[in-house]
Amino acid sequence: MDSIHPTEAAAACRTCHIAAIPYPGRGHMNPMMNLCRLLDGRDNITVTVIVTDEWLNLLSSETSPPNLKSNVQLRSIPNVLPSERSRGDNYTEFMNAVFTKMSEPVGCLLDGLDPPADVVVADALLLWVVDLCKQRNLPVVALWTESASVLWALNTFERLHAAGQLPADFSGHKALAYLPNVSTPRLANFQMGATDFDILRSFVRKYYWFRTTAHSLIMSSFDELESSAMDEIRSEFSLPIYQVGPLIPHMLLPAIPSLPDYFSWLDSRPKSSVLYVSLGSFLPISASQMDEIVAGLAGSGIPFLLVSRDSKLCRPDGVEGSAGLVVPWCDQLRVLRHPSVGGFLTHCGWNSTLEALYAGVPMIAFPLFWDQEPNSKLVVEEWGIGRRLKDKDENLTSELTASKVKRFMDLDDEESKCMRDRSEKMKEICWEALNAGGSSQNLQGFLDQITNKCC
Ligand SMILES: O=c1ccn([C@@H]2O[C@H](COP(=O)(O)OP(=O)(O)O[C@H]3O[C@H](CO)[C@@H](O)[C@H](O)[C@H]3O)[C@@H](O)[C@H]2O)c(=O)[nH]1
Repeated sequence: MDSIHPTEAAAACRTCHIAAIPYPGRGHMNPMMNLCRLLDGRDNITVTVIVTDEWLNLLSSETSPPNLKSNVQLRSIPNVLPSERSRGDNYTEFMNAVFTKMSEPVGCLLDGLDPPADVVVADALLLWVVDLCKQRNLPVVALWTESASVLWALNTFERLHAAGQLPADFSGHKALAYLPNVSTPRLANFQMGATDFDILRSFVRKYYWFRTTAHSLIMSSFDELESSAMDEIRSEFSLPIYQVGPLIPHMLLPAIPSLPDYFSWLDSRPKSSVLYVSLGSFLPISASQMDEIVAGLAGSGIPFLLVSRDSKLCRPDGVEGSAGLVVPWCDQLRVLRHPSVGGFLTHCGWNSTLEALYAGVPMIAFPLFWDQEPNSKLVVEEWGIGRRLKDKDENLTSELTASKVKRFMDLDDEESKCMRDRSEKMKEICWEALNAGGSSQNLQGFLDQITNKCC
């Protein structure tokens, strides 16, 4: 048989067109956009990101805009979903809309792409992408935006379910207390009420389309962070897996012409003195919980920068009687990297967790939902770079918040010092993953596989 010389093979390759379909929620949109930024400017690749009209506006109006060069473009479908700003008010309604209303307009948009897509990269939650791609004979790559530990926990969950061994209520179930070889995340940590649980249980089982149907799996974590969970996943999943993380917007950090005002406020504070507070983009906490947190922050005397959409709190002179400033939204990674930020009170969404790791900032964990509880266990118990705002049996009060925050931000406290040293070490591990030769270079393996399809 005639052999083909590698340069001839390369010459025979044409540009490969990727269609990217993110799940339309902030914690999923951001990693997909960061993946696209990593693909931007590469030879022989174009990317079309398909979002709703609302997301097109949101992405275009941000402090750090999409910042894409010519080979990544954004295209939109009509707003067929409840707004991003209110999706946390009724997330089952929102998810149902995502599962039933997006497929058709996305399909129409895909059909009209010129040149047509060669491959689809879709969020792992978007089950309907399977049929969409099957009908068009397109390979689909899944993007997993939660931790590897959570993926492994869910896999165990699924296996037990298939064997008929999953109890209806496993919260106190001994056999489910620990996952083999993955020390901290436990199945019982997926917190939710009974009704939510039923809906989500059937939904989670559908996560697994990608194990049998996807061409490959991209993950937003990185090898060194969760190596035992990754070993388990690799030994059981037969599709190619590329950990390309931390999939956070570090590439945007140098590129901003003028900074918003809250950076001048941060500039005027001493090193590591400010607590940054953000409980994510998705689920609102109750007004009474927010009141306790804000009163506690004010009572602690610690300067804080709080993200809240509550217009009562967003006053130019800050929170009355406190050293705090409230903003409706901020450039989070840039804030975390600011030298005066010394701590992060967070709900432990996976993106926020990765961003805090990258910035070397220790965390006060206040998980609200789903993977945030297992993520908080990684932060507090596995990596030792955080504390809990409250233990399970404690009530959230302003006094508790004030005392936890004060001790956490005390730079002379011995325990606090150790936590800060460990955060610095985790930061180094994170930065090494991003350096040449680090595990985030797994992206090249993915690109080689994808571009091969176009040769
Ligand atoms: O003022 C702000 C507040 C947030 N962010 C960004 O918004 C993202 C928030 O993502 P994440 O921390 O993961 O929180 P959620 O939006 O709550 O993420 C959802 O999606 C995540 C990934 O699947 C899950 O881990 C979470 O539990 C789920 O709630 C991060 O990139 C933040 O940098 C900002 O840029 N500015």
